[in-house]
Amino acid sequence: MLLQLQNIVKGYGEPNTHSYRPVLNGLNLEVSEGDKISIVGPSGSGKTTLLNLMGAMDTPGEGKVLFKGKDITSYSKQELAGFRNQHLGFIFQMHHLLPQLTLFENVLLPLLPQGKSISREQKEWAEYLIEKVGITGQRNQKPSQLSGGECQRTAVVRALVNKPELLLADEPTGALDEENANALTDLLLTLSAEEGVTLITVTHATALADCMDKKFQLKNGKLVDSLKG
Ligand SMILES: Nc1ncnc2c1ncn2[C@@H]1O[C@H](COP(=O)(O)OP(=O)(O)OP(=O)(O)O)[C@@H](O)[C@H]1O
Repeated sequence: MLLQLQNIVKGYGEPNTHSYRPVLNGLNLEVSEGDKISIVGPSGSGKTTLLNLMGAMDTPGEGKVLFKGKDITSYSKQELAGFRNQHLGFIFQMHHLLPQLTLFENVLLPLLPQGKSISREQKEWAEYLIEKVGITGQRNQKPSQLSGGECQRTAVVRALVNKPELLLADEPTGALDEENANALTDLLLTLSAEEGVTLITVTHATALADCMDKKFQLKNGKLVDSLKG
């Protein structure tokens, strides 16, 4: 099992006070290697909160998050940063590319915190992915000189550049028109299948959600199986 969420409780504000707002309430999820999972739910149901927990960017009030059987909720901040860097890739609705860097420099960013200089193999891998998603001609351009679809494809490459085992995507097609959204969906599915990456995506987009093997709905702080279609 790659990822297990066990009895997760998460809310915001001071527990047992007026200000406390429960969001996740005894949530469970088991993710096997190679799974492609979508999580849907209305605005405010807790999708981003859940993704932040799965991405080791936040900790639950109660419950455990196990990655390959290890409880990451007990990790220190520094350990969590190292864990994210080593095992996870992220794609967001807004691609968060750094405006002052070129496409190629943006793509290499996740490799920098590893303390060593970027190897030739790593650069070649980045070049390969850039070519694969069809943005080689734009590699020296800055984000302001790229289209929305090109920025999102850059974000996909950046998310895969450190060969993550788990790719977490938060509304990755949300800012794109239908044609670009479909192209990005195909790309995500192809690349994650080719690289054997487990994919979890949170989305309002039913087209994207329906392409996944498993579809869950976030309801009353828990995940329920959601039938396709
Ligand atoms: N840092 C925070 N402090 C207080 N409340 C928060 C915080 N983050 C989220 N919330 C609240 O928790 C609830 C769930 O938020 P979350 O962003 O996880 O929902 P979502 O399903 O991702 O929504 P959307 O689809 O609109 O992005 C919301 O009611 C939100 O107001």
